[in-house]
Amino acid sequence: MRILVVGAGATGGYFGGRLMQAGRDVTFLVRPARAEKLRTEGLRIVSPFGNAELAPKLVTSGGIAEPYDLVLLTVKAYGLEAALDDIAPAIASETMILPVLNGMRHVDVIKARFGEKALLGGVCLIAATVDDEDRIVQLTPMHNLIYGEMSGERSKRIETVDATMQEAGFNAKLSEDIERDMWGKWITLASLGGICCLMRGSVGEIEAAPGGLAFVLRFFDEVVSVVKAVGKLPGEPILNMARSMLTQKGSAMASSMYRDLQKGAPIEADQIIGDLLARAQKAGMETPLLSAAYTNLAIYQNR
Ligand SMILES: NC(=O)C1=CN([C@@H]2O[C@H](COP(=O)(O)OP(=O)(O)OC[C@H]3O[C@@H](n4cnc5c(N)ncnc54)[C@H](OP(=O)(O)O)[C@@H]3O)[C@@H](O)[C@H]2O)C=CC1
Ligand SMILES: CC(C)(CO)C(=O)C(=O)O
Repeated sequence: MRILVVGAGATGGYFGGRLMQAGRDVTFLVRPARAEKLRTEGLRIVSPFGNAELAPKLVTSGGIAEPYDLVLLTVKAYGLEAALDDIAPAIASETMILPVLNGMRHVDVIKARFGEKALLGGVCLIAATVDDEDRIVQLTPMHNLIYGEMSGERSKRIETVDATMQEAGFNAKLSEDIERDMWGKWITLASLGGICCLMRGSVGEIEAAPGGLAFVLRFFDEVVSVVKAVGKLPGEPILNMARSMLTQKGSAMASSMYRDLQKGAPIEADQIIGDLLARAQKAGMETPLLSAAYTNLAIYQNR
């Protein structure tokens, strides 16, 4: 299976790098500055599961000569439209696109551009970042990639994807209901992103502050009530796991949006919080905490 990994940042560099290490046929689509760094310094991964230094196959926009079987899409939401333009020559009638972007907005954007059949559902659970030396740093031992047909069907092609992802150095899982998993991830992420960015702290710091725990639980309940009304709510065990992750004493956990905010980098406020808020408003729901989080993030974005 020929795989094109679009982006060699935190998630693309990590999952693409691990696939490469496991001997899969991986090419990275990168922009010129990143290509230059990868050529001179290699793709370097720093991880609790072992560091790696790899010499990846690279292609830049305009250099895609033929279609790929699988496109692993790992750009940030604000780079999505441009990335879809760039990958057009890689997409043929049988190409599958597996996005790991957070939120749900990209689903409609990709379908509108390449058709419903091209799209697979995907969720990645990892806390990774690109450090000052351009290394991919995995911050916690979590490294899960979950995928499936949006219809839930166990198709031949998704089984082939699954066979490619298994034993590739991370936890890979074929989901029977990836759409629900994506909504579940969005619940966790909107809650984690909202609380960390509003309170400017990690889960443990917020939990330890006066009123912190009550605030987190109210925020989480509000997000869950929106998803219950407008999306696909995951089962109680998943919600319980998310609730305990968001309230864990002493936890250094924080969202990637909060890490980006601290670095002064662009953030995905519209996809992670704004889109959920818009869906809630369309359904006539009052969401004071999501609204506060979005206003707070919009001020940062408007600077
Ligand atoms: N980081 C994390 O821990 C997690 C992130 N996610 C989600 O995954 C998605 C990706 O995030 P993340 O990996 O952190 O983002 P990064 O910013 O670390 O990486 C994105 C990469 O995409 C590259 N890129 C953007 N546009 C193009 C293009 N047109 N062609 C080629 N490369 C391009 C960027 O290149 P350049 O270097 O040139 O800027 C950058 O290296 C986001 O939606 C995020 O919310 C989900 C779970 C965890
Ligand atoms: C919630 C988490 C850490 C899980 O992967 C994430 O997706 C993010 O911070 O962007």
